[in-house]
Amino acid sequence: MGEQTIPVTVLSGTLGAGKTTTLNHVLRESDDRDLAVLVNDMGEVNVDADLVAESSDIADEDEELVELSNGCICCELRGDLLDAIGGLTRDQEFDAIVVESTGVAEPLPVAQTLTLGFDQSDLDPTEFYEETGIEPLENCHLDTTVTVVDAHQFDEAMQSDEILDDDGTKKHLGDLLVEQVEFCDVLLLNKCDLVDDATLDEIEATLEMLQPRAEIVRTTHGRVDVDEIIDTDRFDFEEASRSAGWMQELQEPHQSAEEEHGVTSFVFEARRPFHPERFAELLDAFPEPVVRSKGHFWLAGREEMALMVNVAGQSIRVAPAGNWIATLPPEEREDQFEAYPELEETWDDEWGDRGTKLVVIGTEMDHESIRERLELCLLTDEEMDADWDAFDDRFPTFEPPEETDEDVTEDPEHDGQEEIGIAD
Ligand SMILES: Nc1nc2c(ncn2[C@@H]2O[C@H](COP(=O)(O)OP(=O)(O)OP(=O)(O)O)[C@@H](O)[C@H]2O)c(=O)[nH]1
Repeated sequence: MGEQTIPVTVLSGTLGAGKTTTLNHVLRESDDRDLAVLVNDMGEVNVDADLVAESSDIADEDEELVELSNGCICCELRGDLLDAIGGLTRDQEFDAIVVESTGVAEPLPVAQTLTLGFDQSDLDPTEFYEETGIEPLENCHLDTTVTVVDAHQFDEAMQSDEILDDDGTKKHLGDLLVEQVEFCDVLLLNKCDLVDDATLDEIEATLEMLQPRAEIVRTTHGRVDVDEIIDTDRFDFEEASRSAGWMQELQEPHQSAEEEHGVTSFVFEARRPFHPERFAELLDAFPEPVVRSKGHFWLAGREEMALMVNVAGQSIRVAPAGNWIATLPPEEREDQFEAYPELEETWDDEWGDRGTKLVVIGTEMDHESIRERLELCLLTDEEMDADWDAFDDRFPTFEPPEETDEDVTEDPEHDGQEEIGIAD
C-alpha cells in the first residue's frame, strides 16, 4: 500500500465554499498529471458535474470525469463510489483521483468507505463487503482529505440555525461545518479576498483550536499549490478521527488554554449529576461565545448510562455514551481497572465512575461565568437527597447498549445522536 497505489484526495466543504473552483484550479494546474475526478452531484441541488464537464480546460483526454448523482456518497452511494473508482482504475493508470463531495456530505463516512474499500483500515471490513458486494480495491489509497472553508461565511455558518437535509438526515449547518473541519488533513481557508486580515486571523485561530493537526492554507478562488492536496501521504484514519481539538483537549487538557485571537478552551469536570431541567434550560440558551462543546455527562435519574453532548454552533445533540463502569458485574469492572488504571484513582465509593467531563471551546469566552452556569446545573446538597426520578427530564430516552463494557472516557461516536429539540 501507499507508494505504488493511486492516491485519492477527497474534497469536502459546505455549499458554495469553493470546492468546484478548487477542483478546476487543480485540473488546470495538473498538466503533468493524469487525474480522474469523481463528482457527487445531488441532482437539482448541485450542478458541479456540468460545470466541470463544460470547462474546456478540463475536457482533456488524460482526465476522466465520473458523476455520482441522486444520492450522497456518505450515505447510500457508498458502494457506488467504490464501484466508480474500481471502474475508472481497472484499465487506466491515473496519477491521482480527486473526489468532490456534496456540500452536505460528512467526511468521516466517506473516508471510512474508502479506507475499508481500499482495505487500508484496521477495521474488519467483512461486514462492509458483504453488505455492499464490493471487492476490496488494491490499487488505490486514501491519501488526503481536504475541507474547503468559506472565510466570508464562516461566522454566519457557525451561528446559523439552518437545517440541511442530507437524504433524509437532518443536520445543522454549523454542526456539519464543524464535522468537516474536525475531520481533515488540509483546511483550505478560501475566499480570503472577501475578508480582512484580522478576521482571517480569528477564523484561523478557531480552526486551529477545532483541528490542531490539519495544515491550514489560505486561498482565493481555490488557488492552492497542488502538491498541498494531491499525493501528500497525509491521511491516517486513526489520527484523523482522533485529532479533533475537543478530543485532544479531553485527553490532555491544558487548563489555561493559550489565547490566540480570543479563542480559548477549558474542561469542565464534576462528580455530581446535572439536574435535568436546569441543564436542559442551559442548553436551550447555550452561551453564545461557545463554538464547540463535547464530552460525557451524568444526568440525575440516568444512573445506568453516561450521555454525551455535542454542541457545534447552534446544533446541540445528545447521544448515549455507554454504560457507567459502576453498573458492570465485578469481574468486568476489574477488567476495566486493569485496562485503565487511572479509573481506580478517581473511583468514588458511592458513585463509581459517574461524572461529567466536557470540553468547551469558544471565542471571547468568560470561562468563570460559563463554568458557574454549568455548576448551577449540578444538584444541590438538598437535591442530592431528593428523589431524582421525580425531576422533570426532557432529554431523550435511549435503549441500553448491548455491550456493557464500553469505556465512556473514549469517544464512542455513536450513530443515532438525537437533536434534543429542547427549545420546543
Ligand atoms: N470572491 C470569491 N469567490 C469565490 C472564491 N472561491 C469561489 N468563489 C465563488 O463562490 C461560488 C461558489 O463556488 P463553488 O466552487 O461552486 O463552490 P462549491 O463548494 O463547489 O459549491 P457547491 O458545489 O454548490 O457545494 C462561485 O460563484 C465561485 O466563483 C473566492 O476565493 N473568492
